[in-house]
Amino acid sequence: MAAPDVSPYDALLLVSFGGPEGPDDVLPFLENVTRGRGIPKERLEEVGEHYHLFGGRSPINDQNRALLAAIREDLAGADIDIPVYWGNRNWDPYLTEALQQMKDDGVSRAACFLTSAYSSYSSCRQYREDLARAAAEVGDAPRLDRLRAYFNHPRFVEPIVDATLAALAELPEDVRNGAHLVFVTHSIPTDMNERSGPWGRAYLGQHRSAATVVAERVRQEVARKHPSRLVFCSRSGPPQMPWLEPDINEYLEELAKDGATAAVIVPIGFVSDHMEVIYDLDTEAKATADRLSFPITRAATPGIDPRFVGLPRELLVERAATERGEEVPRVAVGGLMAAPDLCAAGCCPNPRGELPVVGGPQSPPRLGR
Ligand SMILES: CC1=C(CCC(=O)O)c2cc3nc(cc4[nH]c(cc5[nH]c(cc1n2)c(C)c5CCC(=O)O)c(CCC(=O)O)c4C)C(CCC(=O)O)=C3C
Ligand SMILES: [Fe+2]
Repeated sequence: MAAPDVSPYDALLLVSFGGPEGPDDVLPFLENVTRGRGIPKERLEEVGEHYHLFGGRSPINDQNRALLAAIREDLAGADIDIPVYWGNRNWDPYLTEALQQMKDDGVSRAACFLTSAYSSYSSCRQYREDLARAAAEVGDAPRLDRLRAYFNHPRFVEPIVDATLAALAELPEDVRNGAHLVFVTHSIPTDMNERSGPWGRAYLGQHRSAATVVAERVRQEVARKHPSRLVFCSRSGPPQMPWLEPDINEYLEELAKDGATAAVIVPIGFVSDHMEVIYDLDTEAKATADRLSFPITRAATPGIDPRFVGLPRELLVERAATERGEEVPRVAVGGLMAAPDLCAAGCCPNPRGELPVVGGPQSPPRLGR
């Protein structure tokens, strides 16, 4: 078979959050993340402690190194000969370094794959702003296109289905049949959810859709319906500001009190086992469950599952064909359509005011006075 055509692209850029790699990195990393965000100092100190519990090192960069290597192998296996770069928003290697390298290498147009599957300011537009800022800093940077949000792509969903089945199987047999599926994602301020996506509430809607698909696929596989619900972790910000609830720890209390036998925690909001997963879920929520003598297991994140590793390739090939003016199927599972290639102007707005972005138009100037 002929190699898939990826023109007009001559590079792929893996875009991630970044994380500290040693104790001295923790504070500067947290300062990068929270600059101008109004996060209380106590919260920062507390989050710093989470990192210090793990030697000041987040697993996220190593996971991205593994993903990067796997993507390169996957592309080579498909005879697609383009370089793959990696840049982070908040830690080394920064987006600016990646873009500078791409510019030096003569890249003209790159497709950007984000390690974030859903729409909201924090999970989408902020990445687009940071890409635009890095490109402006580098100057004459390659043209950047952002690959579509993939919360409903089977290459994201299917690994989660298998991971959920595996985590169910890990539960003791006598509690397995009554187990609840507890889908977890990063909490965000309720206002941010209200204004996410072109019509609002996309963050919640997309998570509900993905969770429904996974729960339904699990039901097919085990021929039994496990009750399920979407809950949240990693709340920050001032206490008087409303964020999405319930928190996973409160929900585990509720489940145990209501006589559920066990739960499988499914971190549907995350693509790899980074700090939110290993601290907020595997450490904190696990301690809550242990205190309640409530059995839980945790489903793996997509990580470097070969299906997920092939996702950037599939989105790149799809987008390249679209850019060449060809009709291509836009694969999606569940009740929502495939996300658009370009975000609408004004979708997932920055609460502190609009900044330049890649991957979609700026808001039009206001009419009238
Ligand atoms: C939706 C969402 C995702 C999922 C989508 C995606 O993956 O992007 C995500 C991922 C991540 N968040 C991460 C780390 C942090 N997020 C923070 C703060 C915040 N996150 C928010 C939202 C999200 N965050 C929000 C609304 C805030 C409040 C401040 C603000 O409005 O910006 C803070 C500050 C301290 C605190 O407040 O907790 C830290 C340290 C890491 C790295 C982990 C590692 O090091 O392994 C990752 C992957
Ligand atoms: Fe975060």
